[in-house]
This record gives sequence, structure tokens and C-alpha cells, in this order.
Amino acid sequence: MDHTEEAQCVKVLTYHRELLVSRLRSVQCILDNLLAGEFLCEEDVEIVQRNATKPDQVRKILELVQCKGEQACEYFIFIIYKVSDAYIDLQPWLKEIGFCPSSDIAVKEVVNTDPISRYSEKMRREMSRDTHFIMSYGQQQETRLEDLYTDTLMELFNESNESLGFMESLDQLLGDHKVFNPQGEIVYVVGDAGVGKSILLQKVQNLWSKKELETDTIFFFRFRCRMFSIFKETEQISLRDILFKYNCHPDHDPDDEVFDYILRFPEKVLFTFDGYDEIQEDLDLMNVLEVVSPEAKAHPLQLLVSLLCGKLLKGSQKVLTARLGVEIRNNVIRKKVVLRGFSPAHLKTYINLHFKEKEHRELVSVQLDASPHLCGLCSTPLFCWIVFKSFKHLHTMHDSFNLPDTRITLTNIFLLLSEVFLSHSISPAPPLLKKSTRCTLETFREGLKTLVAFAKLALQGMDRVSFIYNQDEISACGLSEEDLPVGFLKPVNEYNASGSPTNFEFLHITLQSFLAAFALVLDEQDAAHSILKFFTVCSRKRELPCIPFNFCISTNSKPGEKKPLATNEHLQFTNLFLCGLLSKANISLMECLVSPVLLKKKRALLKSYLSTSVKSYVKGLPYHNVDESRKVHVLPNFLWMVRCIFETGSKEIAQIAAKGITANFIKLGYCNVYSGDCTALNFVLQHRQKLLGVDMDNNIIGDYGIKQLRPSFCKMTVVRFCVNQLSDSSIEVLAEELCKHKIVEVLGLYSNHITDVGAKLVARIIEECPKLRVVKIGKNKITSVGGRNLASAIQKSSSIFDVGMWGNTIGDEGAEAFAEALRYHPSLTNLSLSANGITSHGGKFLMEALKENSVLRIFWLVQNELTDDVAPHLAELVKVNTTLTNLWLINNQLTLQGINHIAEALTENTALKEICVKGNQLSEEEEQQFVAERRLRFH
Ligand SMILES: Nc1ncnc2c1ncn2[C@@H]1O[C@H](COP(=O)(O)OP(=O)(O)OP(=O)(O)O)[C@@H](O)[C@H]1O
Repeated sequence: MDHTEEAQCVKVLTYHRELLVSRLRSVQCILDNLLAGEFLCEEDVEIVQRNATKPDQVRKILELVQCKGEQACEYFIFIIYKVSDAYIDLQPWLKEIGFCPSSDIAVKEVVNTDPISRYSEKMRREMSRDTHFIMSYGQQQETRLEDLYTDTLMELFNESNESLGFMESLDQLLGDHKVFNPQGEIVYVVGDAGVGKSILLQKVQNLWSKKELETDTIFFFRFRCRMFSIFKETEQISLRDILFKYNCHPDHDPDDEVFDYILRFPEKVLFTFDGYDEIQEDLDLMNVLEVVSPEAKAHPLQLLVSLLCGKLLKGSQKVLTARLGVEIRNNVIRKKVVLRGFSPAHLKTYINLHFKEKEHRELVSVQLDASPHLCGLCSTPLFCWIVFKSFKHLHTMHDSFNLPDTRITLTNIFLLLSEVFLSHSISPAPPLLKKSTRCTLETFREGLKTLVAFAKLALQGMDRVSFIYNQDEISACGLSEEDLPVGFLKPVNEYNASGSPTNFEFLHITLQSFLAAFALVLDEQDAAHSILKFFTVCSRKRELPCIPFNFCISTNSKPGEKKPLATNEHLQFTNLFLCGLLSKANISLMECLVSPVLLKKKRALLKSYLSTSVKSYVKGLPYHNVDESRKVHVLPNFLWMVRCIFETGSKEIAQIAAKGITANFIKLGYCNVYSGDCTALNFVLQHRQKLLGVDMDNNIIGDYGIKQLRPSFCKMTVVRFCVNQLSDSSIEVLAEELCKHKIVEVLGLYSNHITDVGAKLVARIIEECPKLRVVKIGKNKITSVGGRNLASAIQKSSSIFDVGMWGNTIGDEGAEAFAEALRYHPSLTNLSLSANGITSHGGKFLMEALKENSVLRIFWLVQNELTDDVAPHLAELVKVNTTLTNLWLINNQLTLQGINHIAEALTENTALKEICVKGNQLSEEEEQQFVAERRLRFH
């Protein structure tokens, strides 16, 4: 806009009057600023406000500013320019007129009094306040999020649950990075208990509150999913109430502009819904499935469903979290993120944040380094937090950083946490005795009354499937105000008029599971066998429905009856802790808390139940006889069983399980086995006499897990750990063990983090294990150096027949080494060197060497850089070779000329079944020339 022309802005306003009258909404902000800038007086404002409709008010304003002259008109446009959020509709218009404020106007202040901006600011303020600390009860224990938040492994998946790699930072959470379904609106974040889903949302909220999150959303509504289940079945509520009553209320918005804005620009709204697994399925009673009108009233759960499905506020962004195993339909998911906890590097960062003094950091690191099992447990941030809290407690009380000298189980970890909390509740030791020797038994004995009360409360919640407690429920269990700061409970984000919290929940649901198990052990009223009640619930097989998108499925529940949650993990945890508390290792502690006779009875009951159920469970597993071996693919429930066995510490039960598995091959793929579980698996596998093939592909066992499995490698004939986050240090353990026992036949290490160092160790395994037939080491970080080592080992092996090297970077040098290995190889029948950066130079060596080879049948050279230069050599090979049946040359750079060579040669070869040359440099017409040679495949 050219400001040299007189009265330019006045004219613009006249010319665009109609557009301004129809699009300008936030009149108050314009008036406030015109008044403050003294372009209008109070009386002018009153005149404007006397007009009943918005368009009339705008007309009046335009009239007034045009009367006041050019500067007033320019300032009017400047307000629209500065408060872009509020005048979003007019931003294209500003561009159209090419508005650029003059220097006189640009220095003038514009205050944003628009309700939309004010609401957004209010949300940011409240969110900043609520997310500043990681919540726990006592003020003194609150930790600033900033001081403790550590990144975790965030893995992205597509609709077929194939990994798309890891997210580099939280900035990639909302954007287009690795979106597998652009039509979906939900970023679905899943992970195990305590892996940090809620904290991740808290971090996202905190970043948004500081405008540091990569998003242009201006409203952010956060919900706990469990909140949607607490309404009565008959309750009806509007979308407006859900947003404004249960989240954040817009002040000074007489014309309802905020809601109006939300409806018009849903893409400016971000939602987080935490804990989808915590929804109770009381939904079948509703017959209206979705709400499509934003004005209609409906049950909150219906509103939630409608929001998630995009029926309401279509285009809004949503992050939904749930425990692993809760599936929702892919068509509503935009991207899927699985949280994997702390990597070893994250763990180091977390240690540094937790322990400020170098000396302490070192002491803790020593403890952790000495116990891969503990490190495995600590990869789950919740468990790590407890362990570190216990370290701190031990240090304050006893000047020591040593955890008890026993086998560390999850139960021990929660016992430690309880000890820390109970030590807050009991009278402090005299100052001189600060670094006292007050023992665990004493702490529990003195804190028993408090413990019993919290445990009772926890169990009640499990029974009622309700996790939020009001003051009455808390007092009914015998807890008073003074007991609350002990630490087991934290306030739910709701405060009454006096500013004190009204409702509470357990610090974490896993802690509640632990205390519920404690209640089962401590209870002297109910029949002893009631300790088994959650085992019964969990053993009842229940197919997980795809809630909430299956709302219409009717179930058999009676009206008003609470149903279980989407997962029963909290009950599985209670069972696990029960096994731990009743284990032999904890007898002396438990005997102080419950009558020895009753304890004995309960222990006997549990043991007998476990023995019987383990026996029938392993017998009932789905066995298949394939290729002379008996295979079994176990389900996640198997893992829970193994975890429980480990908690009991009972060798007898472990033996029953180990013996009961009649298969000689066990598949534990996609079971979410994490490193901590490997100790439990090892505990069972150790008791197995016979050899066993173990396939644990696609889990998250990591290096700590491999270390835990060390004693079991002497039994393993198949060792498959593909896609498991293993680095070279795992391969070190494998090389040591496998070379010692020499029984391994299959080694699967595809898609890990193995470098040339690890490749050298794998080479050693190939050389030293005479039964090794299959090695899969694709998609690692192996270069020509590692490639040469592997090739040289393969050359020496006479047992190996299948090698997968896909997706490394061995290049031509590696190819040359493999050529030598292949030349006279006696056994290798299947080799993949796909995606390894091999050019025709390396290709030539391979083709020449293969002329001497009489065993290789299938050869993969997909996605390399082979050009026509290799074609004559390839043609020669095809002419003389009589064993090769399949040659894969997909996605290389061969042209018509090169393929012609191969086609001609094929006429002289009868052994080759097919050469796949799809994705080379031929046009469709050129491909047509080869229809006669049907073995040359382009599709
Ligand atoms: N990224 C992190 N950095 C630091 N501490 C963390 C992190 N994630 C989790 N924690 C610790 O672990 C505790 C539990 O985490 P959180 O409640 O987020 O787990 P969750 O995955 O939501 O569990 P659940 O599924 O049981 O609700 C937190 O209170 C915090 O102490």
C-alpha cells in the first residue's frame, strides 16, 4: 500500500467496507484500542455499542474512523494486523491490500483485549502453573518438571505395526513427520505402565504454555480419560460444558466468541486425552453413538468418542495415550508412537539430574553397572524414580547407596518405596541417631496402621474399578489429614473453595496395585483364598474390543454394574506383587505384619494355585509341528506368568513351567518383553533340561536383557533377537556364550545397532560354532570392514547356508570379500547383499566368483547400484551356472541394453527359475520386449 497517496486508508476502508462489515468479529478489542489511542472518545464508544448487531457496530466504527481521518483509519487496520489471532478471517485481506504500517503508526501500542486471545493466554497461564511440577503429595517433595524430565525412546509405527524409526524430539510429535494416515486426527501414544505417557503429555503441555511447542494451535484442552467414566449413565452435557466447565472457562466473553471461534477453526485446537485404557466400558447402554452437533447434549463419553472420531471439531489435533495392547482403529490414527522408556544414555542423563553431587552419581552408577537386572528395571522411568528415591533415602538414613543385598524384584522396589514413605509417617529418630540403623522391619511395624489403611483404600479402588477417592472414602479407611503427606496419594487437579484439594488418587496406579496386593496379604477377615480373586479375573480370557469405536457392541452386563477397564494390567500387577510379598524372601518381613499361621496358609494356597495353573497353562499353549520341530508362539499372558514365577522366587514352580513347555522352539515375538523381563525368563529357562530354540524378535530387551539371559544361552539352539535395540556389547556376551557352548544353529540379529565391532564378534561365532546354519544381521551399521570379517568367517564355515546382510553399507570392498567367500563355498545356498551400496565394480567380482560356485541357489542384490557394466558378467554367469534358481536385481540401474544381455543368456540356462529386475531403468514399452522370456520378471 502506498502511503504517499493522501487518504489511502480512508479509501481502502470505503472500498472494502462490505467485507469488513461481514468479517470483523471482535469489535471490543478494536474499540478498546481506538479509545486508548485517543482516536475515539468514550461517547463514540457508547454510540457504537448502542447498535444491537455486530455488523451495525462495525459500520459505525468505520464511519467514525473515516471521519477522524487517515491516521485513525490506518490505526484501525493496524489493530487487525497486530492482533492476528482475533482477526484471523481478515489476514488474507491484509495481504491483498499489501498493508504495511507507516513508521508513525508502527510505534503505537496495541493491546490485545480480544476474548479469544485472552482465553488462550489464560489457558497458557493455567497450564504453566499446573505442569510446572511433577506431582506428589507433600509440597517439599515436588520436583520441577524441568529439573527431572528426561527424553525417552519414542518409536514410530505404521498401520501394520512396522517400525518407522525413532522420534528425534518432541517437536516431531504433532507435525507431519512419519504420519501414516493423513486423514486420521489422533496421535496415538502407547506404552507400558510407568513408561512416562502422562509425563510426556505434561511436558507437551508445559512447552505449549511457554509457546515452545512446534504448533500453531491457540487452545489446548487436556483431559484424563477416566474423568469421562465418572458421570452417571443418564448425565447429559454439552460440548461447551466439557470444554469450559471441566477445563478452562473463558472470562469476559459475553458474545460467546470463544466457542464460536473453536467451532470455526477447530484446527487451532489441541487436545490431550490421557489414559484411554482407564475408561470403563459402560457404553453399551447408549444407543446414540456419535454426536455430530456441537450444541447437542450427550453423555460425556459420547462426546469423547465424537471428538476422537472427528465427528465433533473435525480437524482439531488430538494426542491420546493408552497402555500397550489397547488397540484402536487405524482409520482414526494419524501417527502411532510407542514409548520405550530410558535408553542407557537417557538413564545416565536421568542419574545426572537426580543426583547433583558427582560422588553420589558415581556411587549410584557403580550399583547400576553391577546389576543389569536393576538397569533393566530402571529403563521404566517410574521404577527408576523409585529406585533413585530409595537410593536417596538410604543415603540420608544410613549414609549408604547400597540397595539390599537380595535378588531385586519389582516387589522389592515397591517395598523400598513404601519404606521410604512410611519412614515419613513415623516419629523421626533422635538427631544423634539420624544415620541410624533403623531397620526395615521396624519401619514397617511402626507404620503398620498407616500401611493397612492405605492398602485397604487401594484394594477398595481395585474392587470398585474406581481410582479417585474423595475425603469421605479416605477417612472411612481410617486415614486422617496427617496421613496424606506420607506420599502414597496425590491430589487430583481439583481444588475446593478453600484452595485445598478435594479428591485424591494414588501416586501411580502400579503403586495402587502393589498396595492392593498388600491388603490381600494383610487381611485377616476374608477367607484366605480371596487372595486369588484377581488371578481368576485375569485368567478369564477376554478379547479386547476396539473401544471406543465399537460402542455399539452390546455386552451382557447388568445396568449400573461397573465393568473392567480396557486392560487388566493393574490386576496383573496386583497378582505379581502378591507373588512377591508371599515369596520366601519376604517371609521375615511379612511375619511381623500378619499372623504366621495365616501367612503360611496364604503362601500354601498361592503356591498350589500357581503350580496347577502354570501346569495347565503351558499344556494349553498353541503348539504346532513344523519341519520336525514342535513350535509354540506364546501370548503376552505367558509373560505375566513368567513374571509372577520370578517374583515368587520358587524354583519348584519355575521347574514346572520349564518342564511343561513341550515345544523345542518358543516364539516370544511382539510380546513387549523388556529388559527387566529377561531376568524372569532366565529364571524359568534355567530349569529346562532340554535344548530350546528361542525367538524373541521385535521386543525391547536391549543390552541389559541379553546380559540377564546369559546363563540360558547354553540351552539355546535358535537365538533370535531381531529388532531389539542391541548394541555391540550384547554381541560380546553372545560371542562369549555361544562360542563356549557351540550348539547354536540360527542367529537372528536383524535391525539392531551392531557396528563393525559387533560384526567381528559375529564372525567369531560363525567360525567357532560348527552347527550354525543361519545368520541374519541385516539392517545394522556394518561397513566394508565388518563385511570383510564376516565374509572371511563365512568362507571358513561349512555349515552355514543362509546369510542375510540386507541394509548395511559393505560397498564394493565388502562385495569383493563376499565374492571370495562364495567362490568355492560348500554350503551357502541363500545370500542377501541387498541395499549395501554395491556398484557394478563389486558386482563384477561377485558374478565372476559365482561362476565357480555350485551351491548358491538364491541371491539377493536388490537396491544396489548395479549398472549395465555388470550385465556382460551377469550374462556369463547365467550361461554357466546351473545351481542358481532365483536372482533378485530389483531397484538397480540396468537399462534395456543390460537386460537384453541377461535375456539372451537366459535362453541357455534351464536352472534359473526367475530373475526379478523390477524397478530398473526400463520404460513400460521396453519391458514389453521381454514377454517371451517369462523368467525375467518386471512385476
Ligand atoms: N520422561 C521422564 N523423565 C523423568 N521422569 C519420568 C519420565 N517419565 C516418567 N517419569 C517418572 O515416572 C513416573 C510415572 O510416569 P507416568 O505417570 O507418566 O507413567 P505412565 O506411562 O503414564 O503410566 P500409566 O500407564 O500407569 O499411567 C513419573 O511420575 C515420573 O516420576
